[in-house]
Amino acid sequence: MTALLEVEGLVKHFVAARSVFGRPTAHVKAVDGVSFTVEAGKTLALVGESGCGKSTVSRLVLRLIEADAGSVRFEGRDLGTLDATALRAFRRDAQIIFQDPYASLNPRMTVSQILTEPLALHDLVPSPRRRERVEQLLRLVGLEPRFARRYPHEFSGGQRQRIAIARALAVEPKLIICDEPVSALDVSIRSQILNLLRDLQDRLGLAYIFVSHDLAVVKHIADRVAVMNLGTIVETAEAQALFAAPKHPYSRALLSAIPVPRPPAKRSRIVLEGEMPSALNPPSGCRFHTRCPYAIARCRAEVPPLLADASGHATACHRTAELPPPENIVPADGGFSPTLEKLVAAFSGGAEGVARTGVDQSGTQPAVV
Ligand SMILES: Nc1ncnc2c1ncn2[C@@H]1O[C@H](COP(=O)(O)OP(=O)(O)OP(=O)(O)O)[C@@H](O)[C@H]1O
Repeated sequence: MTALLEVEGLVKHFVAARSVFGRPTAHVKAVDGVSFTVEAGKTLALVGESGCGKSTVSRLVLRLIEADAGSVRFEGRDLGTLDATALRAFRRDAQIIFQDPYASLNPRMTVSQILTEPLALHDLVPSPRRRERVEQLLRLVGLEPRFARRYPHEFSGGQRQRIAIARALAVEPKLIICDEPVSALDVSIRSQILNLLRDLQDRLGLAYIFVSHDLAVVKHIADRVAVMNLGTIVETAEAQALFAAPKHPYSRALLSAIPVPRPPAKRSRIVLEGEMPSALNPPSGCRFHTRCPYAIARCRAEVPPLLADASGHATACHRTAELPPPENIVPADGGFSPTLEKLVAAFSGGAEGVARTGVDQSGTQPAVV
């Protein structure tokens, strides 16, 4: 069966500087050969630090910007070959919601106008029935229909994100790109919005690309995860497999930074040394080598290919096979991974033994650095 979305070898380099004659002299390698698929009704999380290229991938997928190379296929059709009519239909099928709903909602429009606009634009619902559809949409995202007459500033951040979600849903999309949708919200509101997104996915069969710098958030929503570093995917796997046993040293470091309220074991935080390199001048070979505790000469010289095992767990690391087990990283279900169980058993003091590896001793929070 064809995946809903197939992204193959996407490349986008932005011009960062020009000579006095206008010739490009420096490029930001924002996205440098990214491939992934998204199945209908499923969530792919794109995770990585700020500047790794997540938002650029989102914009490329929606064809808001043009790629330098690579292809994006939606329901089997190459978006690069679509004429204006087909592209318009695609714009209905694929929507985006942003981190800051206030910035993405027109402050001079009422909620009713905000939600009616896409219905009119795509000629979806006859005028007399639009009010009813607006009320349906508001109920769908957990807001009262009477809110339709209000303006965005009259709502809290969480409510505004619900309005942004309702606007995306108005055109009955198949795919929604959620670009850091809960990062600007209070922690107490985040899980409500994540639950809403999950509920809508179940009810409407939506697929999501969930963009986030935060693996802790992703854990609650992703079916599959792709970890990005400096414009490339360094690891991709089913979410459960990645959280239980991350293979790439960068994924391990990101995962170890998730605070756990009641960790079942003393846990370590893998601290990445040094500055994050710039996408303007990424390191040679493996782009993570300057911060990787396991880097060897080969890592500085050769770009590691993204190689998948039989289960589809793919890693771009020369040393995958030799790395130590993903020690005391707490997996998604809050229990121990089999590897960790072995590790704990190897120490006579159980959890205490793991702490002897010279890591955070408090057992409650990652080590503060
Ligand atoms: N229009 C542009 N012109 C030049 N450089 C750009 C442009 N858009 C993005 N970049 C650069 O491309 C790189 C990737 O940016 P991008 O916004 O995709 O990353 P990100 O992972 O989404 O980060 P953030 O979470 O901070 O948005 C960064 O170095 C950024 O400065």
